[in-house]
Amino acid sequence: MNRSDQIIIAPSLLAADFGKVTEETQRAVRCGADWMHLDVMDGHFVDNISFGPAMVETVDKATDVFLDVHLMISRPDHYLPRFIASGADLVTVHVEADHDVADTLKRIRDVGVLAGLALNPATPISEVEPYLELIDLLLVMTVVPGFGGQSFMEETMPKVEQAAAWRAARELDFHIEVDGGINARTGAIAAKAGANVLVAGSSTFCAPEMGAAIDEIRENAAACQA
Ligand SMILES: O=C(CO)[C@H](O)[C@H](O)COP(=O)(O)O
Repeated sequence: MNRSDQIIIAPSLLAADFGKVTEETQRAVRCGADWMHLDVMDGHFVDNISFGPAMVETVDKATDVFLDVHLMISRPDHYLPRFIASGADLVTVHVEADHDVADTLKRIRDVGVLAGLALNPATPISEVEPYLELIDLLLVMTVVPGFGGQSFMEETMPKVEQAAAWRAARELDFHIEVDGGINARTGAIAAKAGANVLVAGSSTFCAPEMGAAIDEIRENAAACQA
């Protein structure tokens, strides 16, 4: 079985009630979340500030769920040890950030944590090609990062298709994740293009029935999987 065979739903904490993070994490897990997606923003790499390692530690203590930590920060190499110590199972860094990308990815894997690489909508997919053998996950941003509740950019789907084609041609095994504006409709579009990890904030935490929302995203995506 390849990593890409399984649809993984990762509710984004950004859309949760920050006043009760432990309860919100437990609710997501009860409702069927496979992973929790934690968006770290530094107010410099993106135009918003979210939270740091202390929040990751709080979420880690809430359940045993896999923690997918997305660093939207300018110097991921500098802060890496603190996020690893806080309980991250997977750390994703941006190819556009100010660091030695290959070195950062190797440092993540060296401590037994999965390594992810993200690219923004404006960044060509060719920018990540040199690093495909160093990653466990490729995150194709489907909105300009910084805020939840934005609309899915379908024009990013050729990047998902190209990444899936490279993966097959080179017999690599990394997840392809999409993040931004994912719901039952857009998740299916992304799965058809080749994505298997679907980050969903507003469409899960803000749904009237979180469990039903997660089930619908998963079922639609599985039915359309490439
Ligand atoms: O990382 C993001 C913003 O920077 C994502 O858009 C967020 O995690 C998902 O939110 P939503 O599902 O509400 O679009």
